[in-house]
Amino acid sequence: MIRVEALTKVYGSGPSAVTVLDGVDFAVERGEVFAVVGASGAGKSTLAHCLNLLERPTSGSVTVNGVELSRLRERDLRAARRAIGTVFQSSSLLSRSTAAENVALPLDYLGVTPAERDARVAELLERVGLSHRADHHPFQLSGGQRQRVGIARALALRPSVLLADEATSGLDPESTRSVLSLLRELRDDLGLSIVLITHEMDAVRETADRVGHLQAGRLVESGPVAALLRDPASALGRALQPLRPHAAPAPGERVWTVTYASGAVPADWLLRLSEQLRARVSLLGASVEGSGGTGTGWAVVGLPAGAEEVLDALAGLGLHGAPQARPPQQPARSASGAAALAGGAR
Ligand SMILES: Nc1ncnc2c1ncn2[C@@H]1O[C@H](COP(=O)(O)OP(=O)(O)OP(=O)(O)O)[C@@H](O)[C@H]1O
Repeated sequence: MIRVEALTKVYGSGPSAVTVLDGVDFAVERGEVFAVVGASGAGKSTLAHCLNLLERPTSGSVTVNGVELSRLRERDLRAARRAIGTVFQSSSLLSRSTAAENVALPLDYLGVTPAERDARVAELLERVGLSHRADHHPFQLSGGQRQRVGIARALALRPSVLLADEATSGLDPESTRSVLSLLRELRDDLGLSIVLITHEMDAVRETADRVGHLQAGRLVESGPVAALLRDPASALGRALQPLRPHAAPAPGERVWTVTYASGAVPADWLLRLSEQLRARVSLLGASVEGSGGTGTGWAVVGLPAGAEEVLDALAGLGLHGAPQARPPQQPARSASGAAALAGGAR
């Protein structure tokens, strides 16, 4: 398991000091995926670098299986760091080496015998479903396959923690699914503690057991994904709601994304909203889930452009609303999550 306590990172000193991580605490148990989400600049990359000690934290601790990495001297740190395997956004494979040679790299550094190394590489490539690609170079592999080779390489030294830093960013949906399903398998089969650093809400919903929201270097909200999704008061839960493509608005309408902000949203809120605004309200798309008499979810509605009192009317009904900035034809997938994280609490 990995435990992070009061982790703080300050760059520079004096008046130009920048506090990028500010007292971050979390723990990831064996066989658990913990996701860290946050808007651009929230401190995700810095956190990743502090976790595998590529950067020394200014204060606080990172403890893996009872060993406090942040206290070790450089020489001891190198060995202890093997407990954490890292997969980066672009798998950073050596372009002139084959998949097998890339996976073998950490083993070569460690000086294992060629026979041992070859056996381990074969086992790892099989684990990630790429035995048949062992002799291929990175340019002959898809983005998802390259990431899976990167994961095999990260596992070479049998780490107990896997740090996936934006490991699916830039991948197409199918490759993303294959990488995420591999991460779940590794969690379940090897009991890895996985830290998934991402800005992709779909990845979190599909893969993580728990999630934390990093905002300006602080973990402002965290909890089990399933519980957050069902908590109407949770800003992170609302940001995690899947937002699917919706119908186009009528001419003269402005598109609003509406999310449940309280457990007491009346079932006939559309009708009431229309009455309060004295205007037609178009329902363009919705996904609502009820549980124990309360609902959570989202709706996309078309409202007359220029309606001033929309926010107040929505708030009075226990809803949160935000006008959509993008053209309505564009798919709305994940946009609410990203916007919510950028804007903080919704
Ligand atoms: N070496 C540094 N010196 C000063 N400030 C830094 C340094 N490295 C990062 N920062 C600042 O720390 C903040 C967080 O950066 P970081 O790259 O960790 O964010 P992020 O959440 O990973 O963003 P993104 O999603 O855009 O990659 C930013 O404001 C950045 O400018």
